[in-house]
Amino acid sequence: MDEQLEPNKINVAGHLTIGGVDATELAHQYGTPLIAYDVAAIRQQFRRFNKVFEENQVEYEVSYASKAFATVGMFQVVAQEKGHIDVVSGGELYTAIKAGFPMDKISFHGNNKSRAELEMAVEHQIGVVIVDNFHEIELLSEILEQKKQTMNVMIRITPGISAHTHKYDQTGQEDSKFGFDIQSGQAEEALKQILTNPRMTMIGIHTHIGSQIFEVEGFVMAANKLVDLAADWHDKFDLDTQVLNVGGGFGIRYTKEDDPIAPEKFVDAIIKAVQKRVGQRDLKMPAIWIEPGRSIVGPAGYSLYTIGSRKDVPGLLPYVTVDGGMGDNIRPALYQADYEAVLANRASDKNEETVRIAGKYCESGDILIQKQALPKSQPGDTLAILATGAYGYSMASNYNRNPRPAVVFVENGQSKLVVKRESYEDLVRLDQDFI
Ligand SMILES: Cc1ncc(COP(=O)(O)O)c(C=O)c1O
Ligand SMILES: N[C@@H](CCCC[NH3+])C(=O)O
Repeated sequence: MDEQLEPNKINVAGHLTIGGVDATELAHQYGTPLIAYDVAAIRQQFRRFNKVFEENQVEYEVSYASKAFATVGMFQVVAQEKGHIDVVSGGELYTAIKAGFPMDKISFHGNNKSRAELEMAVEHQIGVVIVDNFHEIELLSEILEQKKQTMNVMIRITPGISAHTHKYDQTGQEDSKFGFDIQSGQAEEALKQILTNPRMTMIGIHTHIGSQIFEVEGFVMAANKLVDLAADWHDKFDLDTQVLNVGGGFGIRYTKEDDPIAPEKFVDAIIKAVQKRVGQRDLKMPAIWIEPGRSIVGPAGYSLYTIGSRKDVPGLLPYVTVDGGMGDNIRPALYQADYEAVLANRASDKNEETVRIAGKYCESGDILIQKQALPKSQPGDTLAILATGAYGYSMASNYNRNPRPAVVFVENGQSKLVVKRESYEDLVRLDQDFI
């Protein structure tokens, strides 16, 4: 049994349960590979974030970074939780439109938004465009003029804080493809262009320092930087910045090695930092927005697979192969990301061996887990990889012409298919004859 599993997630049959449903039943009913979400766990994360803001009596938005997992059903859950979403493409925006998501609660990110994407944002009157570069300001300005419309904008700045690999480095001028640099005066030039455009309303400043972060320091530095910039712009331009958006990146637990701090602690530290700095700089307290993606959906997701072939290599760890792999979870191959798994049909049995969990794709690098202790498995057993809810399905591909898996939402003992499994017919739907 895996220590990460709470005892109440294993039923009397010794099977893993997800949202109150036996994982082996889900595998049987919907087939594998299958991505199953415990919806209560998604809701709980929203509520944990919200609670900290409420307790501190701060105006806020929890803007779900939908790149982590963007589907109609997911956006409907976010709407129920009164969340905001951040989209980074016309496709994510289209999904939100199809979900009936409130358009005024959408931010549009991206370092190369196309004219068509910006037109879509303007036509649907989304909440805010987070502008990233001068080309975008020009495009947006033309579109607003043509359509005789207005748009709220935030300016994304490059924070100059490197939060990767748990190291905080104040570089002053980070080399990043995103956002406006402060030191060279780009951010201020962007602000001037926006302030002089009668069709744009400047509402805030955004920054994002990275992803899967385990310490609060980077966020505190970023928050201070945003307040200082807002204060400078208040002095120079008499501008009251309504929103400081500190982005996402709150780390989660993938394996026992990970020891993330609670989402509440991140948010509390951010709020306290902003409050303190705002007091020092004599500003009006702005609203604080965060953009969590991974921490909202990551822990809630489980990838269910059926075990097939096995290869024993003398002196090395055996390969136990499942019916999915890098097509439904590219993260191990792409980032050497680590995961943990359990045998869903024998979740309380003792581990008997250590194996490698291999995928079925035609790549040696398609190993989902390099080292996993498990009971001795048989073909037909159900394997569950834990915490796969973020950047799994959203980064899925049809490599080797494998159909992408189905996705189910499970809550209160009920499951609902929210994304159908792709069929072979779907795979050739866009293909055209050549002869
Ligand atoms: C601008 C922005 N906001 C939010 C996020 C979400 O990050 P995470 O999923 O790590 O919370 C990202 C991705 O790193 C991002 O680029
Ligand atoms: N896709 C990445 C995170 C990217 C964050 C996007 N800015 C991951 O799986 O960890």
